[in-house]
Amino acid sequence: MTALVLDIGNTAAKYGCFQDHLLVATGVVTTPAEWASLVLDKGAAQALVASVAAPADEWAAQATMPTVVFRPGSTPVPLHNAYATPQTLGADRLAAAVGAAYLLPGRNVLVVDAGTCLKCDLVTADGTYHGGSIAPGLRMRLQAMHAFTGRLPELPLPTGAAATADALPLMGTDTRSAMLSGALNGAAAELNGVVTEYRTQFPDLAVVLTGGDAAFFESRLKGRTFVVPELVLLGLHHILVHNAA
Ligand SMILES: Nc1ncnc2c1ncn2[C@@H]1O[C@H](COP(=O)(O)OP(=O)(O)O)[C@@H](O)[C@H]1O
Ligand SMILES: CC(C)(COP(=O)(O)O)[C@@H](O)C(=O)NCCC(=O)O
Ligand SMILES: [K+]
Repeated sequence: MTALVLDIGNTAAKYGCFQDHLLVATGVVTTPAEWASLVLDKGAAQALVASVAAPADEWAAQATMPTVVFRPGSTPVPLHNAYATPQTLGADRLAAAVGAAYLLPGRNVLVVDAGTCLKCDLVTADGTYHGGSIAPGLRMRLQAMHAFTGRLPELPLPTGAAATADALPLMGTDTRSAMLSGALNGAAAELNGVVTEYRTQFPDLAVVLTGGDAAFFESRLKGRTFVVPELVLLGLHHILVHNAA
């Protein structure tokens, strides 16, 4: 049995294709029509759409399959959600928490999701999602400095060799390297600070890293970190199974 889940973020819409509960393919789609043909091509029997950007209903309506639209606060999830405003909670944050609780049952887990925004989200061993933090993501930091100043250039997010620690010295010696150090080394320092605070409160804490910029933080986060690029997709699939049952 094939099931498809879609995670529409503020930068990219990522899908996961599950065959008999195993993730067999992932990818990106750009339009509702592309999603609809994917559902058709894969012969999906079940589909779920979650969004923190484009209206999920419009994407779901394109598909020929009956599609679950995941709405935090309304859609049942296999976690207790203690967020004070569950209706305004990002679907990707709750899905990542569900994925973390599934991968590490009975553990206190901090999810670090490095996407458009940098999110930290806490799930405790008793299966409760509590909340966390939302901060500007890497590309957003660079774009914001350009947008809100007169003299700072618009810098693309470095990738590959240009994103290694060696290529990003702590002390920038020109405008570009100073901005990159502030935006990127600063983000790493910030996340390390946040993770350290959580580890102090929960000494047995497991830390799971995901999101489009997970590779950047993988080598920079101190302490043991599980890297699970498909965490949100795994969580969305669990939510789909939970609601189909
Ligand atoms: N080629 C790229 N295009 C856009 N963003 C990229 C690219 N490579 C890395 N990124 C980073 O990935 C982030 C998006 O990650 P992702 O987890 O897909 O975000 P979201 O779920 O918010 O859509 C961007 O903010 C950016 O920092
Ligand atoms: C915090 C977010 C903007 C993150 O979006 P993303 O970086 O995944 O594109 C999204 O989860 C969202 O819109 N949340 C709503 C507010 C909340 O979670 O409380
Ligand atoms: K996301």
